[in-house]
Amino acid sequence: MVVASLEPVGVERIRALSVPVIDLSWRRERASKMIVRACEEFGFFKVVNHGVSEDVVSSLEDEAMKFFSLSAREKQQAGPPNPLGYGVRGIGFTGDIGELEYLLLHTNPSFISQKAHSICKSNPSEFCDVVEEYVGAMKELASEILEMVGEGLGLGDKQGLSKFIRDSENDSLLRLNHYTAIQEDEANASKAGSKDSTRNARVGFGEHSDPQIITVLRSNDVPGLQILASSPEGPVWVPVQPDPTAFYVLGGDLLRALTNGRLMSVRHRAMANCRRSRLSMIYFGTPPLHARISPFPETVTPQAPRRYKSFTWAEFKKAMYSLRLGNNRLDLYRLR
Ligand SMILES: C=C1C[C@]23C[C@@]1(O)CC[C@H]2[C@@]12CC[C@H](O)[C@@](C)(C(=O)O1)[C@H]2[C@@H]3C(=O)O
Ligand SMILES: O=C(O)CCC(=O)C(=O)O
Ligand SMILES: [Fe+2]
Repeated sequence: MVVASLEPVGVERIRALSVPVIDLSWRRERASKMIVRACEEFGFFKVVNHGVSEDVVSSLEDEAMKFFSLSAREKQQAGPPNPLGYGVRGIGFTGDIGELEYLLLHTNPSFISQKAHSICKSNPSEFCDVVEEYVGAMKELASEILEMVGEGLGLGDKQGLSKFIRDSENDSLLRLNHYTAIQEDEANASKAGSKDSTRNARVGFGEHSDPQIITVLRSNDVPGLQILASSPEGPVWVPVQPDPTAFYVLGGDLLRALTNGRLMSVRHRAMANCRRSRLSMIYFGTPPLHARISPFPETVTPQAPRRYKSFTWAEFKKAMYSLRLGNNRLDLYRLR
């Protein structure tokens, strides 16, 4: 189980741990069971043989790098983040700072086509096509995984989870994070400063859980992502080996609430210590604003009594923007 309530300070030990790998070419029943097991234990797993075309991925990576290579003045035209748009260092509205720049986009085609004019002046319609293709592939992959979760949990309505993000009014997001390479002298100074390399490490995106139902993350081959996992000696940060051919799936707070706490929302962070720049492309599968989040009846039993009040995504989203990145938002809805 991933420990979610610990303060980020004091959790600096780094551990190697084998991350669960789900091969989507396995027999469906087996894959569904393994997905549920990974979500219960870690709220995190890697997906291979996912069927997403390399072209779709590399086209978005190219567009992202084209954008991040523009001058600061050109990039600022797609900002400031409100919270959508281009941002540098500032995350959210409550003072969180990260060592990164990013583009946060709604996946709604009309938002993308409007924003494309400030992101890719030379060819906005190509940018729209590339983003829409990637988002379409992520929506398909995330929905398929959620259907398998529904099957693995034995829900009466197997599409009960996936239909939230298949809904035409879904509030899903796409985030492109760019962590610039650290300079040679910075790297050497940090190495010389301490025997414990994690102490001086530069945090790119601080510890948090994702608020949505499901996150699908892909990065280039530069390390940085870490998940917080429990161990007999307490919580440990586990570095995730980058694999540009795979996707990493993270359970979000809504998945946790919908399953009455049975499936985890994994706490994670991204470090920015590399001599090469890191690019991550992240899809957040999100329900419509009006969607009501209550636990599936199958997950509430005398042994597992109800843990959270019900709420709408709109209410949760409003609360989350009033909180810091690292706060535990679900605590607001916990039944005592
Ligand atoms: C500080 C914040 C940034 C964030 C909204 C929040 O108030 C708390 C959650 C943050 C997060 C983490 C996951 C995603 O990157 C994100 C887009 C999201 O939905 O919740 C960010 C928010 C953001 O950067 O706007
Ligand atoms: O960039 C990454 O690898 C992780 C960032 C992240 O967790 C997020 O944007 O929510
Ligand atoms: Fe995240």
